[in-house]
Amino acid sequence: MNSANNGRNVGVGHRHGGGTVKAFIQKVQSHQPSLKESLNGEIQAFLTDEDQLHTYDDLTKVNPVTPTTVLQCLQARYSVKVFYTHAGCTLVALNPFQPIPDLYTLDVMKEYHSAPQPQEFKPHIFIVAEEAYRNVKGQLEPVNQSLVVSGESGAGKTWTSRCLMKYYATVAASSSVMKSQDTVERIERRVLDSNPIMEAFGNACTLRNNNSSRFGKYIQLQLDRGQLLVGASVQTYLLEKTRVACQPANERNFHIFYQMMKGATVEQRREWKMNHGQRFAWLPHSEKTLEEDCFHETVRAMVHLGINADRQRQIFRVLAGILQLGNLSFSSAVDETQPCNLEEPTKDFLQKAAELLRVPPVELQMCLRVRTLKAGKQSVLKPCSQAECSMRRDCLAKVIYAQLFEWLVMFINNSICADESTWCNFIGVLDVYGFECFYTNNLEQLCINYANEKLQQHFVAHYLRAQQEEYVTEGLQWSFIKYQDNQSCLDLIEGSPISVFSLLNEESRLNRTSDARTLRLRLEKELHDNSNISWDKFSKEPHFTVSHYAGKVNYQLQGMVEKNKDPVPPELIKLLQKSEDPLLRQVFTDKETESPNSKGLNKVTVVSKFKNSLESLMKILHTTTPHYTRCIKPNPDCKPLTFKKEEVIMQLEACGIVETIHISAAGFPIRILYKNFLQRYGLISRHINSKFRFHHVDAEVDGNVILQQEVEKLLRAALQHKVFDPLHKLESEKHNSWVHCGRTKVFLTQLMLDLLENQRKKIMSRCAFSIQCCWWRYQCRKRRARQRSTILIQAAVRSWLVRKQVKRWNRAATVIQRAWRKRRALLKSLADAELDDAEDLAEEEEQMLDPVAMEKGSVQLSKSTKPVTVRGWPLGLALASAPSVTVSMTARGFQKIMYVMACLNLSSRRGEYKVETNQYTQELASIRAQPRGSIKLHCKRSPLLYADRQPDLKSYVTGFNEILLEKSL
Ligand SMILES: Nc1ncnc2c1ncn2[C@@H]1O[C@H](COP(=O)(O)OP(=O)(O)OP(=O)(O)O)[C@@H](O)[C@H]1O
Repeated sequence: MNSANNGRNVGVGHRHGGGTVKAFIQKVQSHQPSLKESLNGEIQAFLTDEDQLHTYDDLTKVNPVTPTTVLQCLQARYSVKVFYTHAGCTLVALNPFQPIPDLYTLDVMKEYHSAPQPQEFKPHIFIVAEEAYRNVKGQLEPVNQSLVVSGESGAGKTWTSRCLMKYYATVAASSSVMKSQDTVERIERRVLDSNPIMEAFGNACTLRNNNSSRFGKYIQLQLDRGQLLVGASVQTYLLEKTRVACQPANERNFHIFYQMMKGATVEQRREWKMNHGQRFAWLPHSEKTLEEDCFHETVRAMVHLGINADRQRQIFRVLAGILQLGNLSFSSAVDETQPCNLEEPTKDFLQKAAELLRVPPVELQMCLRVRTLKAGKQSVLKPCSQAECSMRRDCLAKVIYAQLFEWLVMFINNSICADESTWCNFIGVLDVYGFECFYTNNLEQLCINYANEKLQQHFVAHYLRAQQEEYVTEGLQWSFIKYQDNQSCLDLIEGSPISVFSLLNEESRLNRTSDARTLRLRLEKELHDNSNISWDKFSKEPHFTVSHYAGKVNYQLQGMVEKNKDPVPPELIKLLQKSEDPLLRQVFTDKETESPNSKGLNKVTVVSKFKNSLESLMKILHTTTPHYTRCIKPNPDCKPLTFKKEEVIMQLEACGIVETIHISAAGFPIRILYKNFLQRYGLISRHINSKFRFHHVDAEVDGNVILQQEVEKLLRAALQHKVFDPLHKLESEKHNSWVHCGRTKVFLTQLMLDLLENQRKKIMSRCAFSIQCCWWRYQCRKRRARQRSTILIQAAVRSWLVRKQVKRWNRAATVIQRAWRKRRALLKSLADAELDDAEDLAEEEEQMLDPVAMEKGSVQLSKSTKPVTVRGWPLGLALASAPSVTVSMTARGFQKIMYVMACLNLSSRRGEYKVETNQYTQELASIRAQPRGSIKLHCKRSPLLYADRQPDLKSYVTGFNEILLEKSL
């Protein structure tokens, strides 16, 4: 908020508290920055559920109501194509900048109209309309209603006003069909048809809006006893008539001129002396095509309103005359005594203009170039300078257009206004310019911003009333006893005896050549006491700065007095009064001709006229029930569904939403339902006061009374244990200013919320610390127990493994022993048997031995007797004799065993080995003879890993190999 607001004196009070509360309020305000800080993060999440922001139908439900949260909520809604949101007693309407299907249809109107509780429906402009309509029906004082639609240019005011009018034209007529269908339909139609006419004449394409209303309007829809629409009346404010003769860069003139240019028939063109392709100086950007350029619609509306063909022709002729005037240009005079001449190429335009305006061309030329000065009863003619001539030309065009517009409004009023006896109530729709702050601002902006200040004051008063009503509903004993709003700013602008307006009027009325610098000095001298005005001492341009509720605006003083005078040379009025055109004659007949020399404090100036009309408007507003609709333009480029935060926040400030937020902050900006409050802060009472026990209460079961008691106890506990620092120390009675318990909600100031949050935070950290300690203790215990268990398990497993191993060894040893013993016994017996047999045989054979062979010393069996085949050798023998060289010396381990087994002629079970021996197959001569030759052992490589390893008890041969080995052994 700007310094205007900072400087504003906010005085609110407690009904029982007295003046000390002021300090508290200042405290609240001084806490505003900390409010934002403290509301970040978790508390923000508690107060506002961001994911649910778009579901908030009312901005006052956003908790806390700060510009940021309000903005977030609006953005969230806009992104899901929800364009209307309540803001307490105000409706915020975001412009979608694209037609939204099914949003304004007849069915929707009927739905809202027939709903028992339209407020329960989604926010819509039709809710506002219906509420106002029901107020009239209910005849609750004040019965008459005012719908104030505000917002900046392009925000959607005209659109909204049209919607409202269509709504009433539909619902206020629907039940009256039986009565007098023709009449009613006609009046509705006429009321609606007034829009295209006024828009054609009063709207223009500007940089900010293609269909910008260049005037303010207040339309009263008149309702009869049965609340049926029987008529309407229009009051207009501050038409921007300068646009006729001077269009800002890249902007256009009023729509009607372009409509004529584009929609005229050949005949009309001839009549209007408007050749095809003719260029008019006052019609820039005529190549641009807008949907507003619909001449036929304007003509149709004129017909419906009763503007007959003749009148239409007159109107368009006059407008064509104005366009011709625009093409006139003057050359500078040779000497000052001579009037300026018209530039040659433009002489034709003067002729055409005179013909169209039905005035003598010579007189027209004279009026434009020569000034008549009154000196007593004598008149003196004074040639005008080139600039003066142009100014007079422009002035003529402006006065004609302004009068024509006024006449049209009057005609419309005559056409749609019901007889006073037929209507008893009205619903007024006010569509005014929004707050304006441009790079250069002059009298127009001063008037517009003054009107906005007036409306803001009215709004604030109304808003405070609404706030107070909520407090009353909630049973709060608290009131805004005094809220000094923007009165000081209004005093600065319009106050008496000294104000900006009064000084401007004085300058204008005294008719002295006013100099902008002198005026600035005068303003400074007279108004330096008012904190709402300031000056930039170093600025070259004479200006003054006003701190409006919506921001600071610099107003240039150059040309302001002249604009305020808005002088119309009397010669021009007289000329027009003499016109043969019935319309012009009629329009100017009653117009007073003021002499520029005339003095007088009652001389009508722009600001005096505007102030008067605004005052009568305010009087009407004060006697009606107001309904505010704030239109917001979400982006400056009029792009569909584009939301620019900076743009919107500025408008929220300008339309006073932020101001109302500040007002709320002066009261109890935070409102929390009891149940939610206890859920969040219940721990305070549990921890601060151990005697106090918070019992969870179900709101549905026990109701708000019990909840309230719980909350009160909790608050008492919180406040008792608050350690105040000396600066913030407040007595207990002042805590009433911090918090109030309503019927369903707790109302909190920011200070109280901070206090509660701090306490909650402290308790939460204590709790967190305790939880951490417990957790660590528990973790340590658990770790230790786990270690013990691990050791135990490890020991048990190890012993089990050892036992298992030992058992296996024992078993294996037993098997081996048994097998070994068995085999040894077998072999022994075999060997013994063989030895016995052999000895017997030897003895027999010895006798039969060949002496030759004996000599040779070789064992040779007799040819007649079959040699004995030794199938196996006793193991001892085998080991000791036959393969002694190879087996005992070279073979080891498994290999050795295999040799042994081969010697023993034990068959290979799986063909792991094959023995090739030159002795075995030979027939032995004698068992005692040493086996000759060598034994070749061919081992097949086993596919089994370690199959060639001797079973080694130290090594871990397991599984199948183990079994194999065991068996082999
Ligand atoms: N509810 C809406 N739905 C769709 N389009 C809209 C709506 N409201 C406004 N618009 C669009 O925005 C444009 C500007 O709106 P409008 O002319 O009503 O603005 P304004 O506030 O009256 O501006 P000004 O003060 O310049 O007259 C309209 O021409 C229309 O296209």
